Amino acid sequence: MISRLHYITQDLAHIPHWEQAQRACEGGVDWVQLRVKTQEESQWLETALRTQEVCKSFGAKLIVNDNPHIAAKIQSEGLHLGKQDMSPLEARQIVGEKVIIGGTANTLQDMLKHVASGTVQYIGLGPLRFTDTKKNLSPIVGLEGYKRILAQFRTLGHNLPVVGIGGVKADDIEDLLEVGLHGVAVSSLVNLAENPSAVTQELLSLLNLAVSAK
Ligand SMILES: Cc1ncc(COP(=O)(O)OP(=O)(O)O)c(N)n1
Ligand SMILES: Cc1nc(C(=O)O)sc1CCOP(=O)(O)O
Ligand SMILES: [Mg+2]
Repeated sequence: MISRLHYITQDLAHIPHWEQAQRACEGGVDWVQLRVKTQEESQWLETALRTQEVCKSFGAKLIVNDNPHIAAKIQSEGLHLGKQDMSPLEARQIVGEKVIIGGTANTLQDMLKHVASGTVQYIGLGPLRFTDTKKNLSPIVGLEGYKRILAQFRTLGHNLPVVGIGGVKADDIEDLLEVGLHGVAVSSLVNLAENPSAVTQELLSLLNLAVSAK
């Protein structure tokens, strides 16, 4: 089961990834993506192990971003890959059949490519709007873009879960689920909040409300 809230850590000077994960898990997330961008392999592995310890203690799934070798080494539940990363098919050979693989998309064509791979289990489609969290951001999809792309995707008969990402705020959740997204992925909204656990709780409540209104 793919969670409706994908919480994502980020490189921050004042708080390590595993502490970010701890705060989000205290707020109730069951899906943590470890998104490390500035660490070399051995430090990254150490970070992954410490974050995994936290996730395990809360029963949350850990999804490693970008790095199939670390995902395989620590046997994380998942791996997320973008266009500039290893292809999902190649990564599948490294991580094995049990690991959930997610892929990034910015267009309908990207989504169809993931379907055709036969190995991607969810898609992160974005960005909703500009965000400082990711460098080299793809063109903005926007709410209208989600509506159009998801309608075409479903018309073609595809039912892979798709989560919205990129500058997502609490106020967006109702609209995003209404246009057919399965859920949302958030990073800075939680990580830079004064009370990350409270923000996480609020997001989960809004997602539950939006799902039950469907
Ligand atoms: C859920 C989710 N969707 C999209 C992304 C972006 O992945 P990618 O395009 O590889 O960019 P980086 O995160 O590696 O900068 C994601 N991480 N998670
Ligand atoms: C990691 C990532 N991928 C994106 C994409 O569009 O593929 S946007 C993004 C950043 C998400 O962080 P925040 O919630 O702080 O905006
Ligand atoms: Mg990537």
